[in-house]
Amino acid sequence: MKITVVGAGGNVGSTVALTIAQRDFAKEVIAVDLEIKKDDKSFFPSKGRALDQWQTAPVLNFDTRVRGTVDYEDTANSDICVITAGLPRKPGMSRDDLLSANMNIVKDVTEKLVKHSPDTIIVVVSNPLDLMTYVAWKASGLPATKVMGMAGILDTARYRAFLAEELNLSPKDIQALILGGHGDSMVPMPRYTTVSGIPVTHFIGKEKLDEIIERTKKGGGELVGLMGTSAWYAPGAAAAQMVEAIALDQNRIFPCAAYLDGEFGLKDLYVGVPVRLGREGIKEIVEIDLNDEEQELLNTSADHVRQGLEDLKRLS
Ligand SMILES: NC(=O)c1ccc[n+]([C@@H]2O[C@H](COP(=O)([O-])OP(=O)(O)OC[C@H]3O[C@@H](n4cnc5c(N)ncnc54)[C@H](O)[C@@H]3O)[C@@H](O)[C@H]2O)c1
Ligand SMILES: O=C(O)C[C@H](O)C(=O)O
Repeated sequence: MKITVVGAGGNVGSTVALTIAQRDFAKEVIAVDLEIKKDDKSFFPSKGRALDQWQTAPVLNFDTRVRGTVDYEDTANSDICVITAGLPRKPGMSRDDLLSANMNIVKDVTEKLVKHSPDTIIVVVSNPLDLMTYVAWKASGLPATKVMGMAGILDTARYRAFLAEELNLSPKDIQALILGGHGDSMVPMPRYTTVSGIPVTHFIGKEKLDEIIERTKKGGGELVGLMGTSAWYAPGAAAAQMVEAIALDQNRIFPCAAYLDGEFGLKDLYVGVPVRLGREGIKEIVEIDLNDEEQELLNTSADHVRQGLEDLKRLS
């Protein structure tokens, strides 16, 4: 199993690479980034971070070989590619403000990846997530089942972590689902939130749950406010979990940005829905029942993504 991570000289990409290596299911991780020129000197962040990560192998106990490069030939025949290349947002920005800067980066990176790995599976992380996944799909020429975006696992993890803290319960026991685009209009689903199979509403009142839902929707922005740039530990871990599910054909069900062709009444866009992930990529979109209120919230979130697609087409 060969896995490539692009943007691996940066925060999210390097976390994805190290998390995959630590889980020890892949033969190698190829970490790609740009050569950075500064004051007549050249720096190679992907090579530096990969070397540093490989030197953790004897201590952290893994065999996965992490190699840094700036050359896409080294990525040839990758089974899975993760794209984290692009700008992160700064305080005061929305994810959509990254559209014009990141669309060309994601297109360019995707074309280079598929040139050397024509049958690969692509997991997109760059923001704005649902739009960048669409860009990667179009640029790749791959079937939509092989191009997907990471956001739902992260958003759900934030929701689960907030609930675990509030209820003084283990985060391991909290199962939950968030649908929709990766933005403030995402749709946390209390009806599909349980603690070891028990509906979460057994443990928490509506007012407190609504507070947690609101905090979750703005969870990325909370971290940008604290750090001046966006998060990387939980996003990196979430992307690595998708890679593991694909690599090991685990048939796990996760919320991921998937291309919809009529499912949930939505068409020709990428948006977060539950999918079954395995060796071929998205094996199934799990079309759960939504009540009228949930469907309306999903439609609003999808409308936001659709508006972004219009902007994308205008800028292309
Ligand atoms: N989907 C999510 O849930 C989620 C979560 C966190 C971050 N993100 C997004 O992930 C992206 C990366 O965030 P970060 O914090 O790691 O940023 P970062 O600045 O730390 O890293 C980005 C890296 O991309 C590299 N890069 C830029 N253009 C490139 C190109 N053409 N080819 C190869 N590498 C290139 C940069 O050199 C840099 O090292 C951002 O767009 C951010 O918004 C998404
Ligand atoms: O918030 C961001 O800009 C990064 C990412 O989408 C996140 O949710 O952490």
